[in-house]
Amino acid sequence: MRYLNYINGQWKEPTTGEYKENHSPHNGENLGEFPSSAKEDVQEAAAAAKKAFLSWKKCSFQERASYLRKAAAILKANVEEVGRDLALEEGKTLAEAVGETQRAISILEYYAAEGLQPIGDVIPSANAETLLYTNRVPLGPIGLITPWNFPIAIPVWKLAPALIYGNTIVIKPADLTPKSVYHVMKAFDEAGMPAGVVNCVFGRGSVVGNELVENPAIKAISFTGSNQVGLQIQNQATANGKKVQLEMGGKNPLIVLAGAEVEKAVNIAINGAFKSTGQKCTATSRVIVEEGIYEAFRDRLVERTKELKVGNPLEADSFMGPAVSKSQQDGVLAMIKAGKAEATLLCGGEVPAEADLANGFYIKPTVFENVSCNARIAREEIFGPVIALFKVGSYEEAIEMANDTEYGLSAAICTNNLTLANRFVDDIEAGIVHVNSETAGAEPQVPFGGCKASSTGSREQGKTAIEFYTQVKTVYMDRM
Ligand SMILES: NC(=O)C1=CN([C@@H]2O[C@H](COP(=O)(O)OP(=O)(O)OC[C@H]3O[C@@H](n4cnc5c(N)ncnc54)[C@H](OP(=O)(O)O)[C@@H]3O)[C@@H](O)[C@H]2O)C=CC1
Ligand SMILES: O=C(O)CCC(=O)C(=O)O
Repeated sequence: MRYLNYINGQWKEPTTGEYKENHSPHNGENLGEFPSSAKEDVQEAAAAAKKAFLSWKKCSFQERASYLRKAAAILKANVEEVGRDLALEEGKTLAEAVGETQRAISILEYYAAEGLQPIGDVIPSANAETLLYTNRVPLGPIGLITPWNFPIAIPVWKLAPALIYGNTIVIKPADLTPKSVYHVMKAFDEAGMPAGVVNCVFGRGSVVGNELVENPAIKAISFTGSNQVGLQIQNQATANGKKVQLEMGGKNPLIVLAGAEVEKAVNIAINGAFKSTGQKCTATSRVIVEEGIYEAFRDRLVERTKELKVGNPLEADSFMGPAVSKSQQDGVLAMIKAGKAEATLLCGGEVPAEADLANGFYIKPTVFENVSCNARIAREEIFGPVIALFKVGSYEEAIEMANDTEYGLSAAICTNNLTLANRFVDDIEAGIVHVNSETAGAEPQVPFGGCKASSTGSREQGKTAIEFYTQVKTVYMDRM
């Protein structure tokens, strides 16, 4: 089937007339053809978003919320189909894909309700006669550039707050996973969203994404993806006078202290590191274990890792599907090769041998130990199912190692020691902190984002999303 761009309330062919096949990372099956758009398509979408902004910003919050609720209800009615399409195009398991679709629905519902929350303050003025207050106003048309690893949740956690606060949007979904955003556009279309408020242009980042960053009608860019592209976009967008928000990489640590329950800590490590094939910016990448528990933890981790079923994402007993693409698989295998030269491989470290996985981009879940702090697998984001294990003598050593990274997105600790848990919350350099739970995961009602090289700009999600998607207006109101 051939899919089209969604511009100004219409399904439109790309001006290039060209399309690209979308393939399953499990077996190469063709899942449909999506537009290879040109910058002219983005220009048309940006112009539509600019025009629609004039009336959308004047809608009441209740009216805007009603479209979010309708789109959520439409996705909810189709959650199994949308989740299945997501699993097919991205490769995460069906349970995770349906869960992610449900999460997108919850985000739409959350922001529909958030629209009725206060957006300003009344502040005493120096002048007794003056009513002094702050209001928040939308920015205008916003460009959203999204990655393939959460192909429905991330687009929705950007577009829902953008829309509820009165902005219009043009989204460029990741080239590898276009169908998930197609489902979101279809839901808004069926919800009767006014023309031009939501627009979607499919195609390459270097063409479609680049034009979004350049186009003068677009007032802000929210991006999730690699540090390399993010920083380039930041420079370019800032030079063009746009507001920018970036969510990028992680090298997230899990500390396991002596006294933690081994089985629970192993579960937390496995879920954090291997779900979604480790393709999360919040994935657990470094596991730092105190010496009193190290051997017991390591042996059980390896035993459990070897039992994990790697396989077809649609099969109910698969724990882990393929990497999203050949290039992603190659990149992870190259890091594993580097790891073999600089550390001790405990399990995994290769592609599975099963014949029915031979046409997919599979990688076995992998654990290394004896990893030096300067090893590539200790320092670089792998974005694949790889754990680097470290043995430390104390909490102090663990926290020093955990913070020895350029990134600061999420971090976790397993401990039964409340004092050390509290110290960890204070000491760790991360935007998201977990005590006795995995590094990954994000609830819609709380801020999401990191420190150091992981994020720039204000936090996403929760009440804090308003910071990026609006600007403050201060009003001095006096009588004549
Ligand atoms: N923090 C996170 O959540 C993510 C991190 N990553 C990291 O990035 C690595 C590479 O993944 P990749 O998908 O290539 O990530 P990218 O950063 O290249 O892609 C993210 C988004 O940016 C777009 N893009 C790419 N180049 C430009 C450009 N010049 N101007 C505007 N937009 C652009 C992409 O489009 P297109 O799809 O067409 O290339 C995609 O929509 C991964 O291995 C992982 O380490 C990846 C995804 C998510
Ligand atoms: O951990 C999560 O659920 C969200 C992770 C995320 O946003 C990402 O990998 O880009």
